[in-house]
Amino acid sequence: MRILLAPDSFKEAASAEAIAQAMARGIKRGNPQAECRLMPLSDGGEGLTQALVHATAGTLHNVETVDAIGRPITAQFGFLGNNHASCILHTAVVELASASGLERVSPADRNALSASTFGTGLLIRAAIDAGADRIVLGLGGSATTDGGTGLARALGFRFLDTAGHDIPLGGGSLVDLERIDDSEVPDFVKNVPIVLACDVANPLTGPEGTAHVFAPQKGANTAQVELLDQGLANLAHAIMQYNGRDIERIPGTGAAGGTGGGMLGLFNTTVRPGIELVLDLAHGREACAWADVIITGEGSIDSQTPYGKVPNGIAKLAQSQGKPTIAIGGTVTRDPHTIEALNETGIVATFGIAPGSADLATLIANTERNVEITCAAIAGTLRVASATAVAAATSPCESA
Ligand SMILES: O=C(O)[C@H](O)CO
Repeated sequence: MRILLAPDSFKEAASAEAIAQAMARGIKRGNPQAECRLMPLSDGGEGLTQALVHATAGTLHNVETVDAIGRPITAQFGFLGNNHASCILHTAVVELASASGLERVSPADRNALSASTFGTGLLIRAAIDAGADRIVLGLGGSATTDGGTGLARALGFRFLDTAGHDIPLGGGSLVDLERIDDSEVPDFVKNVPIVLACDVANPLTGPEGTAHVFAPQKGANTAQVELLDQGLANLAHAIMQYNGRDIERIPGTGAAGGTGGGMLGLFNTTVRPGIELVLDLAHGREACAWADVIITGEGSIDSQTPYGKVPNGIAKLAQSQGKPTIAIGGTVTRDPHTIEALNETGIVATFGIAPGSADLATLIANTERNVEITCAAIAGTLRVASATAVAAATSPCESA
């Protein structure tokens, strides 16, 4: 039996690569004859660089930058390698979560109003300086709601108030934005093609917008959510004044705290659902064709999973080739509507990896072990099921 192991990371617990390795150990325990292929994935959030560098045999590069609250850190970007089909361009992959991610900042240190994407701009700058002539920018898993203005500032843009002064970094001051100045942005920076790999399709503003949906997890209270939403609407207005682009309602502009919107408004960008882009670059179609069954997973299989998350993306691709997908998660919903929605995309069964009641810290610490045990059980079940199917197919027909 051929099993494709194609998980996302389990947030705050283990990388996609580590989960795929743990899955493979479990499968070998449950069915030593099974063949496994590992394809760690990402939806554009954390793990994108690793996933694409792994899939294309690319290279990783360390850069000194800052996190969302301005503390010095080392983050990484990657160059895609030779397994990447369109090699004429030297493509760098930059993951916003690597520098400006939520996982970089402990809950006590989160500051929804002043958190900024400046550090991601420094990463992009380093990639361009190292020779990138195309960028894949992963948007998701951010600690920020600044509409990408910090990132744009690191690349030369200025965001000015009515008195002509630079507004402070962070989404909390976007309400004071009056005018955008690009006189210090080099042309090659303005023109470099950037593909945005978005983890969500939310718009920039409004009830479905990035502030209302995602800022609370970044530490924003109700009044701050409103302020951030107004600030992003003001940013959309300022972009319209600056170059006539109307970005506010475009799906994906809400990704990574509105960085999708800022990038689409100010740079030479195109938007793609992150998982689709990753599956293309990782040759997901061929991998599904090879496999008999796919096992995927993410930290929480919940009501968001059917909307562009990794398990949903790989299951749809597998389903288009008649292959079943099994999903595992740190937690798994029992909501019948969500389960139905998952089934429709080709996820035939879901398994929670938690062994029973345990505190969150213990569950997180034991994630890889629990993934391994769960996958051993799945492999054993698949082995029995396939042996039973073979026996049924080869047993003589009973006559009535
Ligand atoms: O970073 C965020 O705001 C969420 O992951 C949605 O992109």
